Amino acid sequence: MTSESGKAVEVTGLTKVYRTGSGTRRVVDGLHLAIEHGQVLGLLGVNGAGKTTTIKMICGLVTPTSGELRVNGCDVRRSRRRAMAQIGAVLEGTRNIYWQLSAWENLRYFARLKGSRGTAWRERAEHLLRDLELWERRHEPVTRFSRGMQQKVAIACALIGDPPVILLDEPTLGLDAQASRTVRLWVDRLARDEGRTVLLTSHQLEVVQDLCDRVAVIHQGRMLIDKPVKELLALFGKDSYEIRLGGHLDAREPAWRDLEVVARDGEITLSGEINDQEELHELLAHARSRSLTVLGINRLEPTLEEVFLRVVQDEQELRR
Ligand SMILES: Nc1ncnc2c1ncn2[C@@H]1O[C@H](COP(=O)(O)OP(=O)(O)OP(=O)(O)O)[C@@H](O)[C@H]1O
Repeated sequence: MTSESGKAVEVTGLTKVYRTGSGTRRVVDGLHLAIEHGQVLGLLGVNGAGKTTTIKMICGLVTPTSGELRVNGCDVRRSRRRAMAQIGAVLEGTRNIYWQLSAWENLRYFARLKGSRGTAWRERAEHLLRDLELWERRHEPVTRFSRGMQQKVAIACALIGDPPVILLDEPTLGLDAQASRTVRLWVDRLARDEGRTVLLTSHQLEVVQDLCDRVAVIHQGRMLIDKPVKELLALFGKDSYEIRLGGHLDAREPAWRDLEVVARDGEITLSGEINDQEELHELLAHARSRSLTVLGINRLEPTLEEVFLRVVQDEQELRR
């Protein structure tokens, strides 16, 4: 099912103000966000930025102070049940599943909760459990499962109703490398092969860089930047290079500008920022004049982590 506007998730002017002992706290502040069908969006922000509150509002667990929320065209505030049927969510720090129940019983419970009648859910439950390598242990209480296995059950429960939109708050937190990889492969498949829309938060930025088409960074409840990952990396791409040279350095050689120099086994690696092509050509000419052979030149891409830190630091400096 697709919405008239063609968006899977639409958030307009979303605001949440909590009452605290001493007054009020505005934790989400006029947020706008639109996610296309089949897109994987990473919602980033430092601790307390308002990510979980935003996700909880989208899945109807926290009532917004103001603003509009639509999931697949359904108004979350006015048609809550219909909107909820569009969403599968795994929330961080919350018991998403019942620990005394088995994986199978959890899936049956959530299937019923999502409105599945009869036995149609069974086939899907079996498929999910087999896929997540939990089938053999489906009748054990999940309290006996490892953290990673419990997370997999939570994800299976979020998917049992076959929702087109999936919200994942820190899906790989606390998982070992293998479980994290399984969850990542799954999220990738849900979007690429099954056309589902995924909104996820994570402090593990390599996970975000790996999975997301787009990234939205929020700070103190406000949107700082919302761009496709590639554009974001290019926008903040410094002209950093790694140049490999063959030969030996002369001990009297003055410093190579501000570049880092590592010399080992007859190979020299220079790395750092080079402002423009002219500077790069000068440097290469200089190397050749010292009888050094140019073995390779790589332009270094910034990581999402570097870009994220820069966006947040720039904002903090502006507010000072
Ligand atoms: N029920 C509440 N009453 C008052 N303040 C709250 C409540 N729930 C959350 N907050 C505050 O809202 C702010 C945003 O919290 P939220 O959990 O949304 O942040 P987050 O970006 O998900 O952070 P983290 O990365 O640490 O999980 C925090 O300052 C938090 O203390």
